[in-house]
Amino acid sequence: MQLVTASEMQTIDNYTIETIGMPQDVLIERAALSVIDVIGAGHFNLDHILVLAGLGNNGADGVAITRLLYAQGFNVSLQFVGNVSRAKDSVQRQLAIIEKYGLVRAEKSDFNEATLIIDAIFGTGLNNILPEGLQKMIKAANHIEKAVIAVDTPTGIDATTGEVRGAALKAHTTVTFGYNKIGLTQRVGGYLSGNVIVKDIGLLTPADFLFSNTDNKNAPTNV
Ligand SMILES: NC(=O)C1=CN([C@@H]2O[C@H](COP(=O)(O)OP(=O)(O)OC[C@H]3O[C@@H](n4cnc5c(N)ncnc54)[C@H](O)[C@@H]3O)[C@@H](O)[C@H]2O)[C@@H](O)CC1
Ligand SMILES: [K+]
Repeated sequence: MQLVTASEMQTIDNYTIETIGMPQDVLIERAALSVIDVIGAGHFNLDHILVLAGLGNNGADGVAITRLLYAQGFNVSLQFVGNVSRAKDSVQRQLAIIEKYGLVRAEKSDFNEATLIIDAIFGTGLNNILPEGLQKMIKAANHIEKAVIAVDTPTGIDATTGEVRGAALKAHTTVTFGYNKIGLTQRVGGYLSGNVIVKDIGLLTPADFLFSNTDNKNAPTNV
């Protein structure tokens, strides 16, 4: 299986959006739908799903997942980590949509009440140690051992190296998009990612793309 670094994944995302012309929101919707597939296919307790969302595109995936679950009648709460007024445009667009669905964001959530947590805080954009408050929150969540599905990468895991950036939210399952990330196959990153499922969301890789990890030269170019 072809593995990628975070920056290779970002290059492929950008190529698909800017050169191929695939709208970013289509990729976000497909990413969200692929997580819904995994939620539906697993044996998770879906009584109360808590989606934790960050301010970047990983958070936008989380808001879209929340909408899709809500539309199917699930008891789902959406809680942001960080100040929403600083969220990327992709998140703002998703928020404008869910408002029209009548979905209200939670200000504070009790992790104990959740039966399943969806981690959409940080993905391949993670580039630093997590803020202290978030590290504390993650350690508390790990302590109560809830089932967690990570969107693309478990928050706090460096997708390239598998290092823990201060703290990482341990996942039961990680749904990762396009290609698996090198960091999710390393010792610590692999353990904290749980069962990793790679989903095709329609990303296109340039034919002459040079992967840094060349273990599999027969990788498909359309993922
Ligand atoms: N590029 C795209 O358009 C797509 C991205 N997708 C999703 O978007 C994710 C990547 O999105 P982004 O590049 O927006 O990044 P993230 O959503 O992972 O992170 C958001 C932003 O947080 C900031 N940040 C990084 N580390 C931080 C730290 N330790 N403390 C505080 N702030 C920090 C960075 O500015 C980063 O851009 C993927 O993992 C995937 O889930 C998918 O929806 C497919 C389409
Ligand atoms: K995540």
